[in-house]
Amino acid sequence: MIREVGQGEIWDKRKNGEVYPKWLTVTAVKGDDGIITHYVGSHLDITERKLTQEKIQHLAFYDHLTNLPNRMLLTDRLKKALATCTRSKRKGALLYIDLDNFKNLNDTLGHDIGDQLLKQAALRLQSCIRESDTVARLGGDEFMVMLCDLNVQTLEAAAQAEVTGEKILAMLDQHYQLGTYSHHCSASIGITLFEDHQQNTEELLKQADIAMYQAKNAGRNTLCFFDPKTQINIAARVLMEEELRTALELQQFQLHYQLQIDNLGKPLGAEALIRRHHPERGMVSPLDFISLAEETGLILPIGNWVLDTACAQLKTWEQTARTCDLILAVNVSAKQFHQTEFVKHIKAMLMRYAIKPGRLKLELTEGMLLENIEDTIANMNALRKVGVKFSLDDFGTGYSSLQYLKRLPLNQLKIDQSFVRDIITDSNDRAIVRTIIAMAKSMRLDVIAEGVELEEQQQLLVKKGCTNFQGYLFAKPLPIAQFEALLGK
Ligand SMILES: Nc1nc2c(ncn2[C@@H]2O[C@H](COP(=O)(O)O[C@H]3[C@@H](O)[C@H](n4cnc5c(=O)[nH]c(N)nc54)O[C@@H]3COP(=O)(O)O)[C@@H](O)[C@H]2O)c(=O)[nH]1
Repeated sequence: MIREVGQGEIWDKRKNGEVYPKWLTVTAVKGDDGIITHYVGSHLDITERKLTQEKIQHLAFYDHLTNLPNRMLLTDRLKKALATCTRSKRKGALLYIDLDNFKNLNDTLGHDIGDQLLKQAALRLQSCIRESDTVARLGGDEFMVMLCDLNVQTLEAAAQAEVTGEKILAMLDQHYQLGTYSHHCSASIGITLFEDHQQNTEELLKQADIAMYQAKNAGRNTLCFFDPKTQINIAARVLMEEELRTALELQQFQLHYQLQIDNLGKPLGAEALIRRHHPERGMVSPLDFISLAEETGLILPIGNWVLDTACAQLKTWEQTARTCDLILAVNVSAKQFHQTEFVKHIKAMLMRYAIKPGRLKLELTEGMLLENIEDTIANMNALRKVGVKFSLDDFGTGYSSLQYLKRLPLNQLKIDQSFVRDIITDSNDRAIVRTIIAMAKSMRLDVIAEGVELEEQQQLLVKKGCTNFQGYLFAKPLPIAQFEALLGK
């Protein structure tokens, strides 16, 4: 009778002296009387199995490019460091490191060169820390350094983390030899301190990440400490962004129409101005959501909705004698205008609603036009060719180069309301308005003044040669029914 009595891993020595692992299984052999007569041990060389296991382990916990610990191993070490901090009362720090403009290198010289830089950066990071600290690669050009055993006092610990951060910045900011290329690449670092096991590892990584973005915003090649106020602001922004998405889904946006007239009071058209109808807060001004929509990219679907609604409105107006000549001005944001498909999109919209392109006027601002001037001119020319009009909004508030301005196929300059507001009392504003009107005339462009609230303002503008007007003096932006009722008067 044979019965296994035990098994396990043991170390043995080969004849050549090499120590190796083996799996030993011991089996008891009994005689007919049931008494163990002897034991049999079988051995299996598990060197290969152990190596494979180690390889799998390494793949799971180390980054294959730089051989640094990966996020998983870092998180594990962070948990242990938090437990140690709790006992020792000492602080630790996480330094989130992101290489500045690394994407440009990858895009221009290729991924192989990018990989070389990452490997060199990894070595430089390792040279900046002690053996008890950790450098990990989180992915892409993002690294994390975990400093342990810092001072008990928060300020002292922060100063220690800052010294290491500065050392890392200086080390990374030196030139890299990448094959035949010599490259320069700085970094941005976000730092957060940790002190006990109550803190959540994911939360700490997020804090360091937030601080790193602060460092990027502060101009790169710098470090920032995590500031809880930033986190609150970010949380508020995320909430607002979600709200904007909801507004789109639930179709809470509306267009209001503000009358534009000539100097005889004849309606020329309107400017379409977006509003959000919030179920609890009522009408929300675009000032409260347009810049967030621009930052988050939500301006693209919102802008499409505006254009679609404006074109549908123009179609309706085309069918009535009283409104068929009205021109509708639509605000276009920089992101929208610089989309590769913008021209195609506008043309498709004009086709879909079968409207006369000359009834659509796109309001662009100075800043966005100068962003990529050659593409801008090409896009504007393509749309001008089919008849779409262009008005330069907020004119005079930017830094337009007249050199560029004369190359833009514009139809109209819009005098910004900041110059109209004090035109009666401020001689500088009067001089600016006079110059804008003279410029428009010499470039054979229409000129419209916005923000006209008083008759005296209009009279002065007329005297200076302004021909078109928009402002509360004539009408506030109105929902479509009220706007059409106004036209009927
Ligand atoms: N990308 C997009 N931007 C848009 C869109 N709709 C609006 N906007 C931009 O939001 C800003 C604020 O717009 P709004 O609150 O509607 O203010 C406009 C007018 O109501 C206001 N106005 C008009 N007349 C007067 C006046 O006599 N006095 C006074 N104090 N304000 C007046 O001016 C704003 C007109 O803005 P402008 O576009 O510069 O002509 C504003 O920047 C809008 O552009 C959108 O659909 N897309």
